[in-house]
Formats: sequence, structure tokens, C-alpha cells
Amino acid sequence: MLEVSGICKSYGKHRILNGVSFSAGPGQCVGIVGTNGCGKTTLLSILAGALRADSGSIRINGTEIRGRSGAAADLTAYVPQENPLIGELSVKDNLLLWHRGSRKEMERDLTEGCSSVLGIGPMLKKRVDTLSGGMKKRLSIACALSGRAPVLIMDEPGAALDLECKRDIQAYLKAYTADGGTVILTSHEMEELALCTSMYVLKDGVLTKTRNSLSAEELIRQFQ
Ligand SMILES: Nc1ncnc2c1ncn2[C@@H]1O[C@H](COP(=O)(O)OP(=O)(O)OP(=O)(O)O)[C@@H](O)[C@H]1O
Repeated sequence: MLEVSGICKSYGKHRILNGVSFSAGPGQCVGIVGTNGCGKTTLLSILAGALRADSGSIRINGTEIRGRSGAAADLTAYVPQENPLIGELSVKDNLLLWHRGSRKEMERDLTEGCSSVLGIGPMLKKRVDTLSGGMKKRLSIACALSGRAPVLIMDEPGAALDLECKRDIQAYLKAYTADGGTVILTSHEMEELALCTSMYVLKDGVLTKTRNSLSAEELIRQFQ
């Protein structure tokens, strides 16, 4: 169970998040939407322990992770917008670097786990800086998912991906929640948002629950 309560964050005098609270249980997929620059990435980075909130609480299965980046790394898998990959290394070396399981578990992942679903196997020997944007995104997701964390946080997962990969990732998200995982995602794509079991709009630092399955026009109206 993810329980977020009263998260505040300012950059200098600019208050970005003003008491953000929500919760999500096993099997839930939460969509967070809002205009460019409203603070979605800031919120997701805080949930993943990559950025410190000024105040508030984030608990996963009862464990407080705010301000504890080690606990956050253990309990969340984070796929940021920018791929956290090392361009000069091969795909395999990047996987080894980020994979939180043993080498044997990584090999198994490549044959039957998320790396297999994402089609990582055929590109193992390639240098990362020679990959396309979509291939890098597949690899970033595979690296993040290696820890089998209970909460998966994805910042615009489908951006830069071809249709087949978008479909693969959507199938993976469904399997992840069916298996009891919790997904938090931001997206500007209606097909991805259709996977969400609950939806929130972030506006002026405040997160407000909204109805699922709103049309694009209805969502845009909520941003204004
Ligand atoms: N390190 C930083 N220092 C100062 N201001 C920042 C910093 N990071 C983000 N901001 C500002 O905070 C606001 C929220 O940024 P954030 O990236 O969280 O928005 P977003 O909703 O994810 O946007 P997008 O949809 O474009 O990805 C923006 O005005 C941005 O310029």
C-alpha cells in the first residue's frame, strides 16, 4: 500500500507541490495528469526518493521512505523521463550495473522476465549510445524493473516508443498490476491513461482526484 500525505516542495520561492496526498493499493494503476511544468516529474522524483520533499510523508507497506533514499530504492522502481544509462557501455553492462538481482536472475530475466518482454536480448552487445530513443527507453524500463519493487513509478513511459513497444509496455503494466504491483504514471497519451484505475489532476500544486475514462477534451478542461 502506498500512502502519500501532505507532500510540499518549493524551488526557491516557487511552490510546486502544496500538500499532495493520495493512496494506492496493490493492483492499482494511478494516472497523474496536468499541463507541462505543473510538477508531475517533481512529484514522481520525490516518490522514488530521487528528490527530497520539504515536508510530508510517503509510506510503502507501512515503511516511511521520505528522506530515506535507500528504502525508496528498495521499494520503488523508477523509470524517469531521461534515460539513466551510460552511453559508452554496452546494453549488457548497463543491465549488470542497474540490475538488483544476481547475474543468474538477470539471465533469467532476459529469457522470461521483463527484459525478454521488452526485447532486450538481441541488442545486448550494442553500445548504448548507438541505440535509438525507443530502444534506450526499453532498456531503462528493463533496468528499473529488475528489482521487482512493489511500486512502479513511470514518467511518460510511452514517449519515444514505437507502437509495438507501447503495446508491450502496456501489456507489461497490466501483468504487473494483475500480479499485485502498484503503478504510478504520468502520461499525455490517452491509451496509457486508459490503463489507470484512478486518475488525478495536478494543478497549482494541488492533486485532485478525477473521474476515470475522461475524454481528452474533458481532461484538458480540468487543467484550465
Ligand atoms: N531543479 C529545479 N530548479 C528550479 N525549478 C525547477 C527545477 N526542476 C523543475 N523546476 C520547475 O518546476 C516546475 C515543475 O517542473 P516538472 O518538471 O516537475 O513539471 P512537469 O509537470 O513534469 O512538466 P512536463 O509535463 O513538461 O514534463 C517547472 O516550472 C520547472 O521549470
